[in-house]
Amino acid sequence: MLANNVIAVTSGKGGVGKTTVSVNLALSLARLGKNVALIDLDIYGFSVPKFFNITFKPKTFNGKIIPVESHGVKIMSMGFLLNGNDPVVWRGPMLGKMVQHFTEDVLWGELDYAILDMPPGTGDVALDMHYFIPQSKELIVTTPHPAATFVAERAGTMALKANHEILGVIENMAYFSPPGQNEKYFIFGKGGGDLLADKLCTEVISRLPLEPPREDGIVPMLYEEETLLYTYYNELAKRIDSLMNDA
Ligand SMILES: Nc1ncnc2c1ncn2[C@@H]1O[C@H](COP(=O)(O)OP(=O)(O)OP(=O)(O)O)[C@@H](O)[C@H]1O
Repeated sequence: MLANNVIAVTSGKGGVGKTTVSVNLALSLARLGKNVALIDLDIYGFSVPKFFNITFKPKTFNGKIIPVESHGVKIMSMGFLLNGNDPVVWRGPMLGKMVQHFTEDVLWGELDYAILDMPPGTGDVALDMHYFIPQSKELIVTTPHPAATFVAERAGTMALKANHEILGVIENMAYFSPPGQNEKYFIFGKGGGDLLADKLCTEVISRLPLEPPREDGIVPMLYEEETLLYTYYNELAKRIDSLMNDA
């Protein structure tokens, strides 16, 4: 079971960096010494197993699933349930009740945080999440582009209507600074994150610059120690930790 420490990372549009944020935030919280779960609820577009290079299936115990542990994070993903025989317990029609199974039928143990990588938009998984995990808090990810913030506003409004607290907005790909320079280039426009935060009565808690992750790294798409975003994610994890403890 998941307790009071669930953070749903959501967005309106796909491709704005929701999974990248979920994965790197989970790892940064783990670096703070927290017990962290990362739950990939992106049923059609799951990518967390690929991010972590996990190619095997989780084991089961007494009909429950033991999450896969990687880099100090306990992981569960739709990707583990497909293209294979195990675990049998979640096959077929049960996939429709995925959110409930992911929360109730996985041996999570003691957790400080559970990060949910939500699918884009306001579909069934978002509705189920609101129903089964009413205590979850939300982080809204957007780029500064008006098209992204316009759609993200709907995801945020849905959260508010379901009485979920919004922890804040993360403006991803906020700007580009050439290596070694302070100059900022606002490739996707400027001010979208602030506008969205105003509309949702919250604030922008992080502006993450454009910095391509190393796709050829041991764990693709993770920001490693030498990158600028590694520092930004460490700061974000501290901010989230204090926001969650103040709440
Ligand atoms: N700050 C950033 N700078 C550069 N590239 C980034 C940044 N954040 C994410 N990306 C890249 O953008 C692409 C999309 O990111 P990601 O898969 O996390 O988006 P998403 O919102 O989860 O998409 P989807 O909803 O389709 O799953 C990836 O290739 C990722 O490496």
